Amino acid sequence: MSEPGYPSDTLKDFTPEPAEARRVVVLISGSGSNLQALIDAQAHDELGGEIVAVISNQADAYGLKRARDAGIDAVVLPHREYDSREAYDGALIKVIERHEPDLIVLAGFMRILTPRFVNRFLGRMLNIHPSLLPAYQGLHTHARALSDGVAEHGCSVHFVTEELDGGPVALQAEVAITPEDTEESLKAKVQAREHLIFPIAVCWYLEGRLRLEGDAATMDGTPLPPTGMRLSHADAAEELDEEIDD
Ligand SMILES: Nc1nc2c(c(=O)[nH]1)N[C@@H](CN(C=O)c1ccc(C(=O)N[C@@H](CCC(=O)O)C(=O)O)cc1)CN2
Ligand SMILES: NCC(=O)N[C@@H]1O[C@H](COP(=O)([O-])[O-])[C@@H](O)[C@H]1O
Repeated sequence: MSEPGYPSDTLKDFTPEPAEARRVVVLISGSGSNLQALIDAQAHDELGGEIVAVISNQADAYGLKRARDAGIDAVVLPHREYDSREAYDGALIKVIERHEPDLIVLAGFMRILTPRFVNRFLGRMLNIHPSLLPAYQGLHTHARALSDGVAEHGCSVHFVTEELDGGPVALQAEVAITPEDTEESLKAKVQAREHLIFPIAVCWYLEGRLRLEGDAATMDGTPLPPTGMRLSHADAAEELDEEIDD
């Protein structure tokens, strides 16, 4: 074999720097079961990055305990202490940027974000929404689906844009509604699916596979349909196993 173009001992002691872990900041307002799913995925090396901070607008959010128990910086930024939505979002931007995130994740964060905030992080902010978007944007999605008597419901991971729950959808999972379902039972079924698809979507983003390109979500460079990819329960379980095997 011909001699290399460098003194052969150049790389003798070369130790590549470990790739910087991609950094995730998670915003919450409540229980944090989706945050816990992300923490658990990280613990199994299935997240593709590190949750470096959790920020809540509610001081009594149980998700703050989940963060602290996992050794993650947990910050309370109460929106009621600010005179306007714009002032709050300005303070929130500063707290977030101190952690230098690659991705901001809204995991049950119950504040409508201003255009200034959204555009500061456009393309690197994902939300989990408890419906099959574009159906049931906004709040009280389970009660509305039950009231309408629809047979199918579910959850969506989408990029956050100025339009409330209107951003390009990356990933969805469906659940069947039965006549016996209550708001509580339906919420439990939907959240079980949320806990599967949210870590997968976050991991795909951090791996650089899922992106926002213009007005479309793309996967490996291919634009996704308006309702994103639909992941069955079996697919999601297999994907997680594959994440373990990778
Ligand atoms: N500009 C955007 N902001 C937010 C988005 C978004 O897509 N664009 N997603 C939401 C998450 N969300 C549903 O998934 C949501 C959260 C909160 C509300 C809402 O009406 N909030 C009220 C307060 C409600 C409360 O405190 O219980 C408000 O902010 O006045 C609707 C949808 C996150 N933000
Ligand atoms: N419109 C926003 C919204 O309703 N988000 C929903 O809040 C719940 C938070 O649960 P968690 O705190 O246990 O993750 C989740 O089910 C999420 O889809």
